[in-house]
Amino acid sequence: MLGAEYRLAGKKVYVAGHRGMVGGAIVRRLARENCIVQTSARGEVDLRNQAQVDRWFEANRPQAVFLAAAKVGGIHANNVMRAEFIYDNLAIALNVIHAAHQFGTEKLMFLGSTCIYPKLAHQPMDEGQMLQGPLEPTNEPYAIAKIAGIKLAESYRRQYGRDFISVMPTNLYGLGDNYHPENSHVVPALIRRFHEAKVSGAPSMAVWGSGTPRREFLYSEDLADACVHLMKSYSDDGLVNIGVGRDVTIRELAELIAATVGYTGAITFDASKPDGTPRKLVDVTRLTGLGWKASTSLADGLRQAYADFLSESRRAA
Ligand SMILES: NC(=O)C1=CN([C@@H]2O[C@H](COP(=O)(O)OP(=O)(O)OC[C@H]3O[C@@H](n4cnc5c(N)ncnc54)[C@H](OP(=O)(O)O)[C@@H]3O)[C@@H](O)[C@H]2O)C=CC1
Ligand SMILES: C[C@H]1O[C@H](OP(=O)(O)OP(=O)(O)OC[C@H]2O[C@@H](n3cnc4c(=O)[nH]c(N)nc43)[C@H](O)[C@@H]2O)[C@@H](O)[C@@H](O)C1=O
Repeated sequence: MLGAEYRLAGKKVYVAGHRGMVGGAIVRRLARENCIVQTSARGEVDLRNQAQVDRWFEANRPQAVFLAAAKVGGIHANNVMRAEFIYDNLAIALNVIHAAHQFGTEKLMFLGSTCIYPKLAHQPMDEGQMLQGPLEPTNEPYAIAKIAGIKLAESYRRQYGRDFISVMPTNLYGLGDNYHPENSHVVPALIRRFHEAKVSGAPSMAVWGSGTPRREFLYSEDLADACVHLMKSYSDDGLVNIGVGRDVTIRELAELIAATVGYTGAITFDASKPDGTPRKLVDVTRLTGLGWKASTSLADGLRQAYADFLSESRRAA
């Protein structure tokens, strides 16, 4: 539902997870909102620790909260660190949402993920498909924690009248992404591995899985813009998908990333690695109706992400 514009100007706005890809993009986007941005370093506030979270909220009393902090990773990380993914993400959602209620936060946005939808959901996936079928096994713990976060926000709205909303971003990539060789998502992983293959002159580079799954990719800076737009304009207990409305196969993505990086060797596929969900394209009808559309093409976004990877690598060298 389109709510009366929630004004961010002059407000104390807490971005939980500000050092991450999404949190960093939201902080950059908030520079245009004339608000007071608050952040907390993990060293001072471990969001899994309720007492630390309560102490921080009592001292800082944010009026608006973007909950972008989470334990996040790709298909391999989710599949092998199952206990960490469910524990950390349940704890973070529970502590931050409850503290926001206790200390009078006016508006909170919880960031979920499209892995909350059934493995074989009807495509494109509309918001009504949550809990309508079995989840994808490789990221089920993470998905359960995200669904719990959604239900927390919805329940605090229904019982206490809190203006807490939940958004479901599709697969993301962009500035400040996680380039860990095993634990990252597909886009940063392939940027890093095709770059390394180009530098080393490797004759071929193996992409995980069959190459046939389809994924939708939204650029991080676009996502941040969508989050700020919805924080100001959306107020209801239904989910809002955030996506671009079109997808590619992993094979097409790999070919695009190889071209972007300038890798000219052979691209092979490693069937010993999991494919995960066969397709995850979100229905963006509700988002479009709320007045927002993505603007960065995959080709342009990949060029910017690769440039960011190169500058990060130079800084780290
Ligand atoms: N990346 C993607 O493809 C997608 C992401 N999302 C969602 O977007 C949000 C952000 O994801 P993304 O930016 O990619 O993730 P990142 O891993 O880049 O950032 C996560 C942030 O959360 C912080 N964090 C994690 N655990 C704790 C903790 N215990 N205490 C304090 N801070 C903590 C991290 O802090 P530190 O840097 O100190 O570790 C980091 O700043 C998440 O909710 C994720 O589920 C949704 C769909 C797709
Ligand atoms: C956002 C979403 O992200 C995760 O779901 P996912 O989309 O399946 O994750 P992914 O990006 O890691 O993989 C997408 C596809 O890409 C293939 N693939 C090829 N080569 C590499 C590769 O080198 N690394 C990775 N990670 N994947 C590769 C991989 O085999 C798979 O078929 C959830 O865990 C969860 O975090 C979530 O909600």
